[in-house]
Amino acid sequence: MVQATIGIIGGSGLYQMDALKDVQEVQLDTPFGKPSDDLIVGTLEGTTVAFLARHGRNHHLMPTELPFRANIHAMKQLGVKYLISASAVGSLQEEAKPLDMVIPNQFIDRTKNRVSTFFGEGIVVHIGFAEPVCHQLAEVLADAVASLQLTDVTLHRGGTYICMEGPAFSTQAESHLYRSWGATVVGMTNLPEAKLAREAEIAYATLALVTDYDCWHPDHDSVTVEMVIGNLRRNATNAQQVIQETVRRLAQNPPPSEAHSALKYAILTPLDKAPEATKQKLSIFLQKYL
Ligand SMILES: CSC[C@H]1O[C@H](OP(=O)(O)O)[C@H](O)[C@@H]1O
Ligand SMILES: Nc1ncnc2[nH]cnc12
Repeated sequence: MVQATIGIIGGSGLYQMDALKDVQEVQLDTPFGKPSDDLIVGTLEGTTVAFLARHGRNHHLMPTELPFRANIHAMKQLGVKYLISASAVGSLQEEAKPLDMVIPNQFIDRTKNRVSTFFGEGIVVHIGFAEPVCHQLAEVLADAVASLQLTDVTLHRGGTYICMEGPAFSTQAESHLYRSWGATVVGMTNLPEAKLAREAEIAYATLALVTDYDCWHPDHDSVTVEMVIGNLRRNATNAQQVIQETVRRLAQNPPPSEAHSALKYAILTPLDKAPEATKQKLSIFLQKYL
């Protein structure tokens, strides 16, 4: 099977990478069902990368319906070691204005209906998630943003991403609550993805693209899709440039990441006592520990 060290998951507005060359569509199946769409493998800056549209290329999957486990498993099958997520977010802070980019370093989980582990069925794993983002990958991403000097875009290094269930946007009370927690941005997708990537020993970082001020802001007391879509388009153009530059830097100098050995001290069940069927199902993650 074709292999790619760098994976990209494109969120709302980013359904393809225009600069990809020698593209092939790869249909993958996983023990957790099919991914959101075919994976698009191609070369970017001379490096093979794998791209997946998180909601499908026609945006037909809502956040609760996303096959997060299949998506990460598919990336693992392709050999991905660094995963860049591009995501639309609402801003919870005045200084993070629409079109700005935030590279979060923390998450808060406000989801209710997501499965965010590969394990169970006889194998217990407690992954370390105190630092949910790969610091080194986030640095490469942030440095790539800074180097491009994009018009009207301020880069915010670090910040907390609240992951809510959706699909409705927040109430004003919720939005104020998140602000009182010191959170920076709100979205609906990145926390389960980050957890599963960590279990899969894939370094993960998010390029959060601000589309709106959520509904706490005195001048923007409601979020509408119309408002979000206008900024999505400009964000997507910027995101393509940032990802391309990030891939160039990563290919030149792939950083070490603690994520790459995250399972080492996380598996509680002795694997020689674990059910064969589960070991088979999860072999892509467990093979190096068997
Ligand atoms: C288009 S507004 C709400 C929608 O956008 C974000 O998606 P993604 O993270 O995939 O870019 C947000 O999480 C919601 O799913
Ligand atoms: N205000 C918002 N809340 C949740 N997800 C979002 N994605 C983009 N804007 C958002």
